[in-house]
Amino acid sequence: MSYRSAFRADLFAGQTHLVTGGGSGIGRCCAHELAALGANVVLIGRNVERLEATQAEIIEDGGKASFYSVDIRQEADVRETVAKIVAEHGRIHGLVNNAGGQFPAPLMRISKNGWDAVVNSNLTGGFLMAREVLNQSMHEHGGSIVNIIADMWRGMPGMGHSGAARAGMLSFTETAAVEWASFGVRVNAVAPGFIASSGMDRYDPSFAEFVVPQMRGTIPSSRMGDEDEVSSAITFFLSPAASYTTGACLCVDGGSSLNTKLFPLSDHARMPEQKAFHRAVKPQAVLRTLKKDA
Ligand SMILES: CCCCCCC/C=C/C(=O)SCCNC(=O)CCNC(=O)[C@H](O)C(C)(C)COP(=O)(O)OP(=O)(O)OC[C@H]1O[C@@H](n2cnc3c(N)ncnc32)[C@H](O)[C@@H]1OP(=O)(O)O
Ligand SMILES: NC(=O)C1=CN([C@@H]2O[C@H](COP(=O)(O)OP(=O)(O)OC[C@H]3O[C@@H](n4cnc5c(N)ncnc54)[C@H](OP(=O)(O)O)[C@@H]3O)[C@@H](O)[C@H]2O)C=CC1
Repeated sequence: MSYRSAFRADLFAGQTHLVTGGGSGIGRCCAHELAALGANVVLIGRNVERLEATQAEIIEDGGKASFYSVDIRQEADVRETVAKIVAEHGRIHGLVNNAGGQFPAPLMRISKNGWDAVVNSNLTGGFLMAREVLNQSMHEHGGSIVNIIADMWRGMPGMGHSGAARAGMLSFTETAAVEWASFGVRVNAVAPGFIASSGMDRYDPSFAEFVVPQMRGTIPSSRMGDEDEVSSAITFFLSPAASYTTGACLCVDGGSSLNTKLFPLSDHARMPEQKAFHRAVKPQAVLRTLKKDA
């Protein structure tokens, strides 16, 4: 097996894990990792060539994989696909709700269809997958669901449709964690920051030219993340190492969601010394301002 996971090699032996968007990028990487850990991996996506290619890579590596070409926004197709998987594998242990995407656009230029396409991909599709997996398998045996969201904290300017959908997915994660805990089902989320995945190739090159220089000054780790750094967070949530963790969200973002706009990273070297700052703002003056505001 060529994928070198940080986890134990037989962690998921005999288990069945579904990865939506498993034909490319983060989903493909995760499918490789789960297969390397012994899982039967079921890939879900729309593009058959990509799914076939990932399946072939996994099998060549000695792993087990199958695929279904499905649009996760189509309720009847999702229901039917999950039924086929349960019929073939008997039980679903894990679901990675990773399929999704968006197009960069300011809110004022997003059409109703554009909004719906993105919200249905990143919120409704994930809900449909999770509900069917729960109703058709996990409610009987338990399991683990991991929803991939995004760095949408305090809004997602330039991708507002996706931000709204991902924030919804986080709320869905928390509700499902509570409602499904009694079935032995854990539901968690992973929020990637700026990841150098093959998915980035799907944007016009002008997007990278515009965004990458701006990103540099906002990621404390000073680099983009890699697909395997997201995959290992997903694997953690699927594994027994997270057996008492549900409704949680793990940010895999090099600290970008913590970055404060008050002191942008590039300005740290030029920050005024603390002493000078205190001299400039007298405590009495601060108190007066606070009282006035109250
Ligand atoms: C702001 C900086 C943040 C940086 C952090 C980066 C965070 C995220 C990174 C990633 O997610 S990486 C890559 C993930 N993969 C993708 O994003 C896939 C690329 N996108 C798509 O495949 C599609 O856009 C979609 C979102 C899946 C929609 O595809 P679908 O086939 O359902 O839609 P269409 O039928 O083509 O169109 C429906 C509707 O949407 C409008 N639309 C589609 N693309 C664009 C566009 N580029 N610009 C404007 N509008 C678009 C399309 O015109 C249709 O609307 P109407 O014309 O009918 O009104
Ligand atoms: N890379 C990054 O920086 C970040 C990525 N993310 C999110 O992580 C996830 C993986 O992204 P990444 O690997 O980078 O990008 P990719 O574009 O490579 O992955 C998205 C996958 O989702 C599948 N997909 C999209 N829509 C549907 C649908 N309606 N039904 C079924 N499958 C669908 C695509 O397959 P197909 O086209 O064949 O259907 C594709 O395999 C996405 O949700 C992405 O938005 C979040 C934050 C940052």
